[in-house]
Amino acid sequence: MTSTLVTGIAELTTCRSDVDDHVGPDRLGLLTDAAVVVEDGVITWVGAGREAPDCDAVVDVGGRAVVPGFVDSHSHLVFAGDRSAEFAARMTGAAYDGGGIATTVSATAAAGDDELRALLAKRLAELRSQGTTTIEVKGGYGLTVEAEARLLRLALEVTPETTFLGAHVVPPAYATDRAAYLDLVTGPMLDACAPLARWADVFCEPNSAHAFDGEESRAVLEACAAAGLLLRVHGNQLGPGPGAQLAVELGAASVDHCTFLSDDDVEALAGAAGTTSATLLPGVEFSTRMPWVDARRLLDAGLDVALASDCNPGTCNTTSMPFVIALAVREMGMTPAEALYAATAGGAKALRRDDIGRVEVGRAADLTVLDAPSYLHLAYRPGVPIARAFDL
Ligand SMILES: N=CN[C@@H](CCC(=O)O)C(=O)O
Ligand SMILES: [Zn+2]
Repeated sequence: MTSTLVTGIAELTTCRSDVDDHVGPDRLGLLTDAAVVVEDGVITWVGAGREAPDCDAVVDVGGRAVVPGFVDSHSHLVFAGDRSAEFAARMTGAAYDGGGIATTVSATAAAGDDELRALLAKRLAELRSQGTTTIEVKGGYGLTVEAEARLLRLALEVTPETTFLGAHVVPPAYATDRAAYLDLVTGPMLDACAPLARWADVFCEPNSAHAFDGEESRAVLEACAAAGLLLRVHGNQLGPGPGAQLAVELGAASVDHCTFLSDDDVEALAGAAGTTSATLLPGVEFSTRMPWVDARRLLDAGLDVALASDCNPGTCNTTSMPFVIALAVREMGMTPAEALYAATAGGAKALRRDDIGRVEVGRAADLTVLDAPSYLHLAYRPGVPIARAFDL
């Protein structure tokens, strides 16, 4: 077994798991002048550089900061086509209602497997070059049995965190018979997709004619859970709705977006801390001109908060977690420490993964190096490509 010493770390963010400090300064578990030992992709030692053991190989990062690789727990990475005109229209006042998803469904259907693979590979290289080491990938741009299974097969080639999202929107052909589409999703589509997915998700949004109301969402989620899938929910994105409380009731790992949460929703999510995270997607607010989420309110109430990109062609076409962190700090009231924690350990929790998201002995050696002396630069130098996943 070859051991590699990563040394010269000016500041190491560990996100140590032994600190039960929800919003305080200790949460990041910062070490200065630190080193990490990696063997076979696993962290075997963390500590002060001067105390580091001898190793077979040495990598000196030259006084840079190192953080846990970002865990991006929400993306729609398998798609073809372009909706930049829809984005431009929103910047001059048009509202987002999910109707544009049909455009991406058509463009994706027209793309062959190799074309989708190439698009996926390009996006993966892009996100890794910005520090992301784990990505969740949803289907949802197929909406037929074969097409949803195809998207999940392609997603599974690049990540174990795949999510069945047949209930993304009701396809136009089923607009007058929504029940028939729900039968398809909870029947043959689920049968074909369950072996290809770890998770199931639904766009629970009574404020959109294209998405699913509370009862429809419940039917989908219950069928998926019965098929052995773990649950996550798109909820409370376009207005108040039942998504957050449904996620809590059904023990989902996360409700994502959370743009419009009532006090009751926040209370329910606070009571579900440890089980159901609130995943915030500030890039969506940026690209849709929806109101910024008050993350301070959620953190102070004791919620488990994660940050993710939601990379998709409609509401947020970015793979950049540093951009997401910068927005969360500037516009959502998170401290730089809280935002980094939410983008690493918070994302891992939202994916129910205890092997990633922190720099601790026994965890995967998913490290991200910053071309900067401190993690503070993630928000302090927005738009500057300082983060990259470390190849060890
Ligand atoms: N809201 C639902 N799904 C995506 C957007 C999909 C699209 O518009 O293409 C989201 O998370 O925002
Ligand atoms: Zn999404």
